[in-house]
Amino acid sequence: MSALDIRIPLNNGTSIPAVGMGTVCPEDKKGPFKKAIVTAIVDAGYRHLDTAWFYGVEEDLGDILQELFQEGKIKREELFITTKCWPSLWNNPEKSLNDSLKSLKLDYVDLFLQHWPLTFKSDANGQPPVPRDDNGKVIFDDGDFLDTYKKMIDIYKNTDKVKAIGVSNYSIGNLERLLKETDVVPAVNQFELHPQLPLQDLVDFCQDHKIVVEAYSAFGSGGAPVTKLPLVNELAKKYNVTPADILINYHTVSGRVVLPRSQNPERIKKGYPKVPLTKEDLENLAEIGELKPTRYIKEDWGKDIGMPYW
Ligand SMILES: NC(=O)C1=CN([C@@H]2O[C@H](COP(=O)(O)OP(=O)(O)OC[C@H]3O[C@@H](n4cnc5c(N)ncnc54)[C@H](O)[C@@H]3O)[C@@H](O)[C@H]2O)C=CC1
Ligand SMILES: O=C1O[C@H](CO)[C@@H](O)[C@@H]1O
Repeated sequence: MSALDIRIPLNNGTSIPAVGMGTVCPEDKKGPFKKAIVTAIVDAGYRHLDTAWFYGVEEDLGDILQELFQEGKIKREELFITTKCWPSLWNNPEKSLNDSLKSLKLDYVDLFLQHWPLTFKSDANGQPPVPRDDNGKVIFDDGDFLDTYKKMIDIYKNTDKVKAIGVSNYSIGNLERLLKETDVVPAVNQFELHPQLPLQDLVDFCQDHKIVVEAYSAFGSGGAPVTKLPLVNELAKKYNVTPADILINYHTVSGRVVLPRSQNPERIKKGYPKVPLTKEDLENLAEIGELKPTRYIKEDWGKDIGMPYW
């Protein structure tokens, strides 16, 4: 049994595959990108891709998907595709979405996220994506980050371009504001989550409000430091699986989505088996981060958004 087959219900009546392929692609990995995506969809059975306007891969992804559709390897409706509105286009999520759809060569995405609860002062094309002053400090705009989500609600209600909307990197405080001031509960909140950063209060808040939690950087991002933790390796031995399998199941057995990234076709092909982690295993894993919280994605623009342990 594969964790890739698990689906989680969303609050809009649809469902999302619990494991999605992350598509952040470092410059030196642009070569293997196509093979990685094709292997994920055709050989491993991934049905969920997590991408974003900011990643700079949507044009390539669109070409790859077109080829797979035309070859009859997969149908559009079998895939769940997420894209995101970057803060440099905070004032015009419609442009962000239209740019993404054009690059992806799609009529709709299954999920459209506000990437960060932030507003950057960029031009009408969202350039530069991260504006900085002469001292290297990010230049924020005067606007209210919630206006982006309000405009996304208009897109959701009045077009067929998105099946669901949601947020990313939202703290409890930001979610409380959103729930008070708008009438569409986000389908998901995507944030960094793994045994070194269990964020139980935020997870509970989301689950109490029927917001599906999506875990990013589940391996700790570049170099996969979380796969090297002693307990993760002990559990891998106990269940005769890999450390990465333990980290994927840490989320899926708890009803969360997880978005692993790999450019290695052999690893991708292997997929992730279901592992019957016990309540005690999960508690022991989370204890690592409760004792010593460690965040790996610490972008300077995110330090004031109210997320703990920045
Ligand atoms: N909403 C947001 O702000 C963010 C979203 N994301 C999403 O989450 C995805 C995943 O997060 P990332 O930070 O990219 O990285 P990640 O935590 O998935 O780790 C990637 C690293 O793990 C290694 N790896 C992959 N499979 C492995 C295995 N089986 N064993 C050992 N090492 C392995 C890779 O070589 C790479 O170095 C992104 O691609 C993106 O889609 C990531 C960061 C921020
Ligand atoms: O999604 C994202 O990916 C990059 C880094 O991996 C991060 O800045 C952004 O939120």
